[in-house]
Amino acid sequence: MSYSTPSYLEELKSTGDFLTLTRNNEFSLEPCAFTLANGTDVTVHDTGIIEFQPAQQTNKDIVLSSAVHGNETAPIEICDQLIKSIITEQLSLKQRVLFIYGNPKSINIGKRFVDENLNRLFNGHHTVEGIASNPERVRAKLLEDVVTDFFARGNQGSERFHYDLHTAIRGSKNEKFAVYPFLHGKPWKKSQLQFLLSCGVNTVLMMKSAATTFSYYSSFVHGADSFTVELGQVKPFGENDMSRFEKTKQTLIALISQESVEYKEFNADDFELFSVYRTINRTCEDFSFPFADDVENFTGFAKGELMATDGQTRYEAEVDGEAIIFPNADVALGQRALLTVIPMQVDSNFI
Ligand SMILES: O=C(O)CCC(=O)N[C@@H](CCC(=O)O)C(=O)O
Ligand SMILES: [Zn+2]
Repeated sequence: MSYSTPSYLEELKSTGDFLTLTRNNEFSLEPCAFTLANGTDVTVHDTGIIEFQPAQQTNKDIVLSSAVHGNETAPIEICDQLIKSIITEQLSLKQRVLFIYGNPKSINIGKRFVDENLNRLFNGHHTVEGIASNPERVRAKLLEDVVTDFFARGNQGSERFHYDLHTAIRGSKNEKFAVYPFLHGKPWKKSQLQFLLSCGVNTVLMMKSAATTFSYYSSFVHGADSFTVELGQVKPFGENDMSRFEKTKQTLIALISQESVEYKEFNADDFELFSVYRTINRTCEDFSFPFADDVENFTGFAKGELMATDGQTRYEAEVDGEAIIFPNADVALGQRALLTVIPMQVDSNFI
């Protein structure tokens, strides 16, 4: 495709600052394409969406998304650093990469979302008869289309990856953890756990049902090895201790800049794995938790202990050690207010 030359092009080439360009253009940006001196093709598809295609043959198609929730700034800063070093040619790519800042306006207002949680709109849920559209619904559809197009243009036989980078609202006993989307009975991959461990993520939650999240979408629709990766606790820009993300950043750099990467040999003892025990949705206005806002993810409850109250319904722990993940009483009615998990072991469903 041929594009005209937008006014932002020279500055983008010299600074690599695609984040500021995105933040200055919350809803759309004129597309453009250019080639770096090292031969990498750069395509700006729209605001917050930039693709890099190295000149040489590649074997991996990698999507790195952040800012699906706009206030989760550490992943945005990691991607900002990677994009800048690619455009300014301090980092040379060996693999195709698509970077996505999910929700630019929500970055600017420093909120999880503007009208609606973007991460509940994927897998077609952006377009539902009788429900009015809004910018997040439009964005979810655009992101699906861009990811579809990106994977479709990959080399035959290329591996597909999508790491959707987040930070959690609460602190977590296990600071970094990943959500492995439901695979509909397909086996979980030890190689992906090895990659996550290299990122500093030793804790993984195995989902047991379909979802409307970005990571489930690329896993289910595109067969990508895809994860929601929680890298720490939400903080405003400037307050992240970036040293806590160094392992993640270096592992991502290796993934995109090397033909292949060797990870530490798989050892089940390196990981803490959890299986989702149940999902509790908010159905009533008077939804509450009996615990304080500073009670952390992965806190376990004793059997019979109250975990949540939804109107007249009391949710008590059904097994000893049932642990809370993502408790949020402020979600819209009908949405997930709490996940609970129980420990699981590496078994025959891992390859
Ligand atoms: O800390 C929280 O309550 C939410 C953190 C967050 O945004 N988590 C994702 C998880 C997505 C998934 O289940 O794969 C979300 O809630 O969208
Ligand atoms: Zn998030």
